[in-house]
Amino acid sequence: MTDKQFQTLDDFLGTHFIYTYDNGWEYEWYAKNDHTVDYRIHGGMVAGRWVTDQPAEIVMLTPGVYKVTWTEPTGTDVALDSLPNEQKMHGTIFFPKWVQDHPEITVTYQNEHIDLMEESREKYATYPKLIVPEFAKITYMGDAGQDNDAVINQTPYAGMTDDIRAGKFYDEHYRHTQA
Ligand SMILES: C=Cc1ccc(O)cc1
Repeated sequence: MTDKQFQTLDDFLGTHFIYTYDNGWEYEWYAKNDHTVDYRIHGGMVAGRWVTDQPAEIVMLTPGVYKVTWTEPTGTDVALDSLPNEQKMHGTIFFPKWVQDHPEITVTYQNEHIDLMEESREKYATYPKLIVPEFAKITYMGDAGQDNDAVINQTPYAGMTDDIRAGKFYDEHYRHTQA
């Protein structure tokens, strides 16, 4: 886990995080560059879902405090506030009703199923939305560098976040040490 102090937007970009929300949901998230995020979901309602190259708004509110927001092809909206110097975050997820009713449709590598997400958001109900506002504790931070496609490039498996935290997953260039 990096022990760097976050001061600038550049300090945040290229950082790879694992965190657990207070409701027990475990997420892995990567600030790929100043307008793009990747993530993998390891626990919670849509565990097993993963996404790369999601466009996002990423800003620094004050030194070391970051806000990230985006809207997804599913119709889900997300707002993340990160305080990495305190290993702390707050996330709010705004799920359309259909994701709550049919989470299994979204549990996949979304990039290969964008059409299905767009069809489903038309076919099923949007309202009432499920709002999930939670604090989270950051359990891992790594300096992956920006635009690194090797950070999040495979389906999550049980124990993956333990392997990452134990230093077994990436080599010194932040590439996989295993196939
Ligand atoms: C729905 C995606 C999502 C990604 C990261 C996170 O912390 C919360 C939601």
